[in-house]
Amino acid sequence: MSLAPAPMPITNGTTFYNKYRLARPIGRGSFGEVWLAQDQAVNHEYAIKILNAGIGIDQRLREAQVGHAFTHNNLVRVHQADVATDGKVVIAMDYLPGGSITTLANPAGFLPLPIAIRSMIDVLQGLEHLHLNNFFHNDVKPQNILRGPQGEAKLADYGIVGISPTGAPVMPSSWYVLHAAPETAAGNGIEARTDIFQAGLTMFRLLAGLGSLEAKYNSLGRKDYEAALAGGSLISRRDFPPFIPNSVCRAVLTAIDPDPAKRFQSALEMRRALEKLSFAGHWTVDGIGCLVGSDTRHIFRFERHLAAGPNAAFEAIKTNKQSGRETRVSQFTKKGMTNAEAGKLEVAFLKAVVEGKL
Ligand SMILES: Nc1ncnc2c1ncn2[C@@H]1O[C@H](COP(=O)(O)OP(=O)(O)OP(=O)(O)O)[C@@H](O)[C@H]1O
Repeated sequence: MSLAPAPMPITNGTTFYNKYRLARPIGRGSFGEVWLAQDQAVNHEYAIKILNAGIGIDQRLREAQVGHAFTHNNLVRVHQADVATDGKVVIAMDYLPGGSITTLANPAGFLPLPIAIRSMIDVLQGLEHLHLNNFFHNDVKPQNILRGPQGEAKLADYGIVGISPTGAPVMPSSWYVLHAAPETAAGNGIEARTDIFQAGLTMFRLLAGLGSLEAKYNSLGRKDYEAALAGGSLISRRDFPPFIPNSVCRAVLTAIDPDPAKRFQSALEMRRALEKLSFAGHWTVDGIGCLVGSDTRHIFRFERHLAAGPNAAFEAIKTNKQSGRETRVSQFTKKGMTNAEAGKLEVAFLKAVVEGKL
């Protein structure tokens, strides 16, 4: 007969520490699962992360210690942690009903430009606070950005944070291969500028599609993927949708420069650069896969008619949000063009909406 304690059942109604009663699962990561729980003592909802045995208790508790050490509006706060009788580590943290910002992606998998920029500015504020204390997050990615009650972004998941006594690079316990900076992949550890690199790749995914990097990884394989990141050739202007302004692409490409000395040198510097970016409009994709533009006053859409020879056409339409009145945008509506010319007109229209040039 085994004398090992019976594993705690992870199910509705299981109660930890005599007070956190599990209500329903809300997420799953590589090291465990996350549940919504009710603290029955003070009648408050918490997110409970249950980390399975497999990695050491100390390392799992470290995640809780980091999350407990800081109080910042852009960092998810850990309130309590303990080791259950069967060795599971159970962490109680702020519950964010909005979940991760990945839920804001449209059917094409990307987020509207203003939300992407705003979220990254928030994340960089959280990173500034961690870096100030010589903590390197090391797992900046869309799933780890949660939505606060006012729509603010909060960085979560301190499972592989690096702590440096002096601010010098440290070796992490592990890293997320898709977002590993070249120096990390080369075995030289993590530092503030590796978080900047990860923030750049995160922003790229928010703008170009959450699955965009994974697609590259799957087609290239790990070795060539890492070589392309190290050579600065993995992502270029062409990988961004055409309606993303050049200034935004430049900010991302600066953050992911293979040479740490050429990146933004701090979260503050990157945040300041993003704060200068402001645009009149943006594009998203509706439920049937069509691009839909928007600014404060209008909704924009277009139709492109492909045809052989010089018979292609492009029609741009705007609808006034208040009156519902629909009109053609005459400077972007044209017949009797080649398909290539119609394509160029489409890109010009997409950019004009974002830049407020209509
Ligand atoms: N405090 C929270 N409030 C609300 N939802 C949360 C909270 N923490 C995590 N979640 C949800 O649970 C999911 C899993 O989180 P978790 O940190 O375990 O894993 P992950 O970051 O997605 O993956 P990995 O552990 O592999 O890095 C998140 O993506 C999010 O949707």
